[in-house]
Amino acid sequence: MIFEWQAADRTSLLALFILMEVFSHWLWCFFVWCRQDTYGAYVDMTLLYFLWIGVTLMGAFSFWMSGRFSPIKKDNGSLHKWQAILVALYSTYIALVILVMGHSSLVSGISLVGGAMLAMMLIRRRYVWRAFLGHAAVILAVTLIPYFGVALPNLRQITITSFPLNTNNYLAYNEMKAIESAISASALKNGLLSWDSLSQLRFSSAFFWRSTHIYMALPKALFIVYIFRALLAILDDSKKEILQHANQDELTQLKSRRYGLTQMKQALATIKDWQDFSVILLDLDLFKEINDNYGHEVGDRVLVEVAQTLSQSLTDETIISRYGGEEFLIVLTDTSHDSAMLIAEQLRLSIAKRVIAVNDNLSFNVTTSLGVYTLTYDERTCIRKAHKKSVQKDDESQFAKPQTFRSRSSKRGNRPLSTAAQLPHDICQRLISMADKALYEAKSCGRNHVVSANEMSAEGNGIESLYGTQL
Ligand SMILES: Nc1nc2c(ncn2[C@@H]2O[C@H](COP(=O)(O)OP(=O)(O)OP(=O)(O)O)[C@@H](O)[C@H]2O)c(=O)[nH]1
Repeated sequence: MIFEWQAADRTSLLALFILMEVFSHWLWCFFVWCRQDTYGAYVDMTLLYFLWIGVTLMGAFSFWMSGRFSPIKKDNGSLHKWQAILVALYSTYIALVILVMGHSSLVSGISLVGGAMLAMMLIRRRYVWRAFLGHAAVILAVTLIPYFGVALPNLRQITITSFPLNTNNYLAYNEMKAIESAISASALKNGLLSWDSLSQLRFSSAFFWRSTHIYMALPKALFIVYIFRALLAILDDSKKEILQHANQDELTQLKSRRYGLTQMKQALATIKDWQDFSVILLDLDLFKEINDNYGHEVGDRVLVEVAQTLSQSLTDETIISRYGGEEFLIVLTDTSHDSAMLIAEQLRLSIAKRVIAVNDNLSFNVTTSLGVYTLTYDERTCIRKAHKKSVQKDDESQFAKPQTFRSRSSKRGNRPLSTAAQLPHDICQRLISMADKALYEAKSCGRNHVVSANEMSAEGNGIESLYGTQL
């Protein structure tokens, strides 16, 4: 399955994630409210009610949002507006929750990085990037503002903590203030401090808030990583499928024209000096008549059967692609001209012999015409020399021009040279064009023939050499 959710579907999914997170906050508020007798000592209950109302409103809004995107799938302007609102609102909400619940580095880090990662995968990255920066700025502000004497609302009600301070125990500004007040209150009231009561309070409070932060952060982190992994797996599968679509011809299951040419280029780039390189262009004879007489479906069936014959007759190293409608390109790396002619003749016979049985009453044979061209080492040397000369000539004429008219792309570094170094970049097209000329000749002399472009060229029989002149 290709990953083709529309932007609206992905935004709905993000709204759903937000809804789930907000619901977990709602449950926390509910839990603390139910156990206020125990936790009332560590939580500012008045602020909790405000937080609870805010969480409920955000939950209702995300619920409404998750269903809102489907109807506006087609309206891009509206979709972008709502995406931006969702991201802005969520960032503000999370920043406020972190501020009010006490900003643990665990919660802040996971909200900041995990949320942004997930959102970037699901919706437009521009909004998320801005929200991420805004979010980071708010967290920075929340952390620093209390040091400038501004009191920010905080749910954490820490009445007292251990003394001397445990160095592993990070204390926020508010907590430091709470300790100071507690110490002075206790000192004023009792005249002395009890270490036991201090430790007890510290442990119970710290445990409650640590648990709260773990509850807020870890499930979210696991969930985000899991979804991220699932999305990456979907993307990998989609990529494979897209590549398969691009590289494979759907009807015949052979390589597509584009992929066949790419592989031909690569094969040519790695060819050894002593190896010959042959191409065969094969075309079905009078294929139009098959379509006209028996219909397109039968025509398709013929193409599939011819493709099967090719695959069965040739080795795995041979590059076989569907070059056009009823035309196939066969690239035989490291194959001499004689062998290529022999292979072409065998293919012609195999296809001609294959009976295409459409049904009990209809069966027939098809024939093919083939053009063969072999690029030998000698020819490659000539092509390289001729190409080098032409490049030098071009360079000289470029240098002869005034400097101001010389374009950047005419510099030697940008010249389109093939990977096979010194072969012209359109060498594959030239080889195919030679084979095509031989194929045309095969059609002209009555079809169901194999013709060699090399022989035609050697005889000076109507075609020029590969490089435009007789070699
Ligand atoms: N069924 C089917 N027909 C196709 C496909 N692709 C191309 N064709 C048909 O192939 C036919 C090619 O016809 P022509 O180019 O006239 O060639 P021809 O009839 O084979 O004649 P010659 O090549 O001269 O022997 C056209 O009728 C196209 O419609 C395909 O995928 N399926």
